[in-house]
Formats: sequence, structure tokens, C-alpha cells
Amino acid sequence: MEQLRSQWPRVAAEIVGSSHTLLLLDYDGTLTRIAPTPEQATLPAPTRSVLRALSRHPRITVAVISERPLNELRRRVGVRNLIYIGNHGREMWQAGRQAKVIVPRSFQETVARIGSQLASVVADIPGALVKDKGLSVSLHYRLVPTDLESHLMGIFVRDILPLVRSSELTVLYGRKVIELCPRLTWIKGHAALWLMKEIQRRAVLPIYIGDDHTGGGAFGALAEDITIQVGAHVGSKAHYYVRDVKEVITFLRWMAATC
Ligand SMILES: O=P(O)(O)OC[C@H]1O[C@H](O[C@H]2O[C@H](CO)[C@@H](O)[C@H](O)[C@H]2O)[C@H](O)[C@@H](O)[C@@H]1O
Repeated sequence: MEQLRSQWPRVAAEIVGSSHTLLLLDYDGTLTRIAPTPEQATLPAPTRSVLRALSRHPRITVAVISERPLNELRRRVGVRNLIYIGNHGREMWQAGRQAKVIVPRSFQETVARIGSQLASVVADIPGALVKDKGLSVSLHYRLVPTDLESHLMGIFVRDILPLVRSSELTVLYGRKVIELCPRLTWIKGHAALWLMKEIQRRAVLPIYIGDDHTGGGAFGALAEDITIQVGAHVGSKAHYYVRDVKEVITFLRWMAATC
């Protein structure tokens, strides 16, 4: 993985020379800085402005792709005419319409059942936060005191992991978050490929920018394209990295002004 800045002339020429760009952007850790709680990760107004400018650009299609639920994502970003993909790629909003990957009802019932069990076993651990996202559930531990983290993990491994292993769910480990979601062969990468097909009427250059730590991202699926990791994460499948969210916004401003 190389620093984007070190390869900039080549990458910039590829982008400027393309007839249409599909820009896929994660939300947390990419458009917003990581905050102590999910609620606090609000989108700064200048970032919303650059997304709005990009959304009106005739040669750029923008999709925000997140592990958050679709409705919450749309509310947080608040820019019309973007494509939104939520819940690990399983909920989509495009051209004013919602599409969903079919997830059997039994899977959703399992998410609810194990999610409520999870909430009850971590209830006494200060800072532990369980978020029911409909098609998935997250256990956030960013605010759990460091000396209690291994206790929390112990409870998770003892009480929850066996339930997950004997169910249709799987576990993803993210940035101070553990995600339980249906074990389906449809993740962010598949949603990205589906989107590329959808807009294939033009020659499309995909650019994916994300801070993926879970392995559920789209870097692997877009191996031929421009993939940019936020932060030099070891083991990332991205081709390039930028240092932080600030560099992402600089890149987006450049695209809005130059393409
Ligand atoms: O797919 P993404 O948009 O990158 O979402 C990944 C996770 O983002 C959120 O959690 C992360 O950001 C929070 C706010 O900055 C932070 O408090 C938390 O520690 C991070 O893990 C979101 O709440 C999760 O559901 C997503 O999986």
C-alpha cells in the first residue's frame, strides 16, 4: 500500500482522464472523525457542502456506504441525489427508492434474540453500548475502561460467541466495535460491484475510500480500481492510503473543483 500523495500525478491523471467516476465513501472514520459514541459522529457542514457539490457533478456518481442502518445514514449525511448503502451493503437507497437484499425473517429474529441477550450480559459493564441496527447488532466498547476490556471480551466469548456459532450469524471485529450480522454472501464489496453494473451505461472509474478494519469492506472486490484506506492500516487490501479524514476531504474538494 502506497501513500496516495506519493503516486498523486499518476492517480490524478487517471481520474481526470476518466469519462465518469463512481465515488464510494464510508461514513465513520472516512467522512467523519471517529467520536467517542456513534451518536457524536456528526457530519461537519463543510463536508456536507463538498458532497452536495459532488452530487451535482455530471461526471461523478457518489455513494455513501456504511455499516450503519440506511435511514440513520441518510439522516446523518442529509444530501439528496446521493446513493446510500447501509447495514453492511444490505440496504440501498438510489434515485429516491429503497431496495433491500432479501434477508430471511429467521435471520432477523436471530439478530434480535442474540442482540437482546448481548445487551443483558454486558448491562453492568460501564461504557458498553449495544446498538440494534435491524439487520445487525453492534457492541461498542470505546468507552469501556481499558482494565475492563478483557472482562468484556471474556463475557462475549463465553456467553455470546457459542450462540453466534450455532446460528446463521457471523462476527466482524471493527474499531472498538464487534458486529453481529447475518452470514450472507453479500457485503459492502458486493453492493459496490452491483452499483458498478447499475451505472455501466458509461465507462466508470470506481474509487473507494474507507477505513475498513472489519474485512467486510469493498477493497478486495475492487482490486482493479482506485482503493484508498484512511490510515495506514496493516493488512489492508487497498492500493493507497491517506493519513486521516482531513486528507479525504482535501481529495473530495480537489475532485469537485477539477473533474
Ligand atoms: O462502515 P462505516 O461507515 O465505516 O461504519 C463502521 C462503524 O461505524 C460506527 O462505529 C465507529 O464510529 C463511531 C463514531 O465515530 C465510534 O464511536 C465507534 O467506536 C466506531 O466503531 C458505527 O456505530 C458502527 O455500527 C459501524 O460498524
